[in-house]
Amino acid sequence: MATDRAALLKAFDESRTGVRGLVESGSGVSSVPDLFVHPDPYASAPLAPPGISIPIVDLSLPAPLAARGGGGGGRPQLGLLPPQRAALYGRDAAGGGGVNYYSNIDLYRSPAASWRDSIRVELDPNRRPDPFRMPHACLADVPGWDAHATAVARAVLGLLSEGFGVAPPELEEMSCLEGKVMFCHYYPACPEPERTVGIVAHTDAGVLTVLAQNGVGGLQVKHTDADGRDQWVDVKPVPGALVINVGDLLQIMSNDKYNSVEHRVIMNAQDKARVSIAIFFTPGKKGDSVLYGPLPELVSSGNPPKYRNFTMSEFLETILRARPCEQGLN
Ligand SMILES: O=C(O)CCC(=O)C(=O)O
Ligand SMILES: [Fe+2]
Repeated sequence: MATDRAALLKAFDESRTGVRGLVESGSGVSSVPDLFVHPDPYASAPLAPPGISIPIVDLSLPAPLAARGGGGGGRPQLGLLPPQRAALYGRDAAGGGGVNYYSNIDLYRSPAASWRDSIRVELDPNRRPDPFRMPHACLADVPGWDAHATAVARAVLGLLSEGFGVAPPELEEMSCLEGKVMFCHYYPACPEPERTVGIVAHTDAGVLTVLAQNGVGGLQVKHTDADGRDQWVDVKPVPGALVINVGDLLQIMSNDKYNSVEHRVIMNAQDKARVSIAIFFTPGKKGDSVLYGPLPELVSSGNPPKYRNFTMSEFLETILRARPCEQGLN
């Protein structure tokens, strides 16, 4: 049985066309193939009652998102043809010239695959993607989107720093916005949405995530109510709004003043694909002499550090060992 699964995974991976390829193949799929079936995917916690929603903050940045970039409303599209997807297919970030397309980063490690394909684009200024591998549709839009998402991340990180009493430039001076990677996720319409998930529950590992989603919905965050009960809250798509996630590193740096939020993407019965574009911000300084941990200003004898200091290599190693999916790491 296990060998069957391994062989099926390999065949799926070697088709190099992802879940989208399954859905768009001549005969399509009328059920979720076994590889993608999650046992009882929605059992972990109930949905929040209506009325509980995610706060929306108007940052009044100088220009709205839709005014940025070129075609496609300023957002990169995943409108790649199967041969283009196959040519970019592969999980080896180092060998991919900074642009990779694949289905499920953790395909061979997770107990069940998720209903999602992704394209990963390196945005680190020192490791720009190979323009010849960059999908044509992304070439024009990515720089504008990167600049805009970074401006939003800078504004939010500044406000969060003020919130815990640290001068706004400090985290940026620590290079917190310099390690950048973009993931565009494509969640095809699903014939049996209750049997699989788009992305399993996780927290983002880095400092901050800035995410744009199309109108399909499915993103949920876990909220613990005053009585300690967990509930999943829908992050409903709001035109022009971006979703900001606090990541594990910011939780650590804030000594738990901010929590990295657990989230997931569920499938729904709509016949439209969900598309999301996330930029993950992590520290750019990764050398072994650079330590990260709770900011010294935030710890005292009354509030001792909840984490020890560590290098980025230590952090990445721990995360890679412990996680089902390594979202947002570069
Ligand atoms: O597609 C989404 O809305 C969520 C994606 C996500 O959580 C991630 O890439 O870490
Ligand atoms: Fe995430």
